[in-house]
Amino acid sequence: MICFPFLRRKGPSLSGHTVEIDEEVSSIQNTKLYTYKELRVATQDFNPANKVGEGGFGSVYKGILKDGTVAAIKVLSAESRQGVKEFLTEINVIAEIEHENLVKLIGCCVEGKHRILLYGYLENNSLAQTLLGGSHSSIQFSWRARCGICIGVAQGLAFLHEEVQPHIVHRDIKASNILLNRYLKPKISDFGLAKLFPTNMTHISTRVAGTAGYLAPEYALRGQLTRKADVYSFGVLLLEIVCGRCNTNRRLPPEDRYLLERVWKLHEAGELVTIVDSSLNGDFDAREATKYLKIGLLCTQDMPKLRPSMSTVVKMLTGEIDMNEEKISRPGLLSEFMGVKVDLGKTDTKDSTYTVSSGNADNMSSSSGDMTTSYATMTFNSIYDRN
Ligand SMILES: Nc1ncnc2c1ncn2[C@@H]1O[C@H](COP(=O)(O)OP(=O)(O)OP(=O)(O)O)[C@@H](O)[C@H]1O
Repeated sequence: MICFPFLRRKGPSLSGHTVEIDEEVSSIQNTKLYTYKELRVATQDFNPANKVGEGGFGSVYKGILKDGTVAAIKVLSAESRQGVKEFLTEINVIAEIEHENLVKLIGCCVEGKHRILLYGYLENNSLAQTLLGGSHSSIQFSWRARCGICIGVAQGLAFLHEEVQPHIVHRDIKASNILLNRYLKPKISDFGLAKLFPTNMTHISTRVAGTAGYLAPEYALRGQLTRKADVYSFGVLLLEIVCGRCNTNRRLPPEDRYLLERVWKLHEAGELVTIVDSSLNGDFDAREATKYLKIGLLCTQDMPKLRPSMSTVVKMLTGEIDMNEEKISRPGLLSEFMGVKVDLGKTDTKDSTYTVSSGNADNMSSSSGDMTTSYATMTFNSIYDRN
């Protein structure tokens, strides 16, 4: 079991937000600090040729460190104040945990305005850019590779949910946050939204932040965050991996647009196997693929307590326990709720993010790139875990 201290949270400061954050930055002790100069050398002065990606909060470069380690170097854009908070969360959450299915934090750079995170470099990009990225990728995802990816992500989440103390809810499980190494082993990344979760609390009421299509309804609508919100997101991801398509594709006819709805209808019709990715050309184990789709449906059930824990999901995926007998109830579909502003975004390949306002005067929205997230003050509710 791994334990680490809470991210310190401070009350409002008269001298303002930035001072508060600077104090916290200067307290970073649990990870290796790099100088800006070292990173300029590693990336050939942040040469655009070494840029490997762009996220909501800045650019990611490939760099070679002095000791030969290849790193992904994530540079937070200077304007992004919320990004600095997430930078601190990320360091506090992952600096002291290590698991083969989580990205490894190598260190960070905090110098003047610069806020930079360094991770182990992963050669095969994210699932969003490869498996779900259309014709842009040359990687062929065999059925076995897909099973390995589903099991690896489930193991990483089970570790965060059940082995780390306090538990960690990732809050943003999605295809673009699953990176792949050269052997297609998956690594969960992006802990900027993660919440540390005291063991005696059932849920945290929090401002909703996450990505459209992956958000559990109870979290999106009421801000109730439990580990089961991650289980829901994992279920959506699992369906995407088996079906080889994004959870939302507005180019498709209305009845096909929303993957979870489609899978549920096919389940009711007893025709689940027909939605398995056609690019596999039938080269898959039909019984196993049907089982995986059913596990995806179990994870996305409307009632959080009916969703399995991630360690149970791992056992079902690996065949250690049987799930055929389980009764699957209908999925929680956010689109069915009235009065909730659901913006499914501009494009199909880049996920967009829900803005769900609770009417709290405390709420403020912040935009970065094409991402809009709603934030609220975190409050804890002491109710014992029934989930
Ligand atoms: N450890 C890494 N190894 C290799 N490439 C990486 C690594 N981390 C990130 N990248 C690349 O950089 C891109 C941007 O990553 P980042 O985590 O900043 O944003 P994102 O998760 O894609 O988007 P957002 O932060 O807006 O949700 C990734 O899609 C990937 O292509």
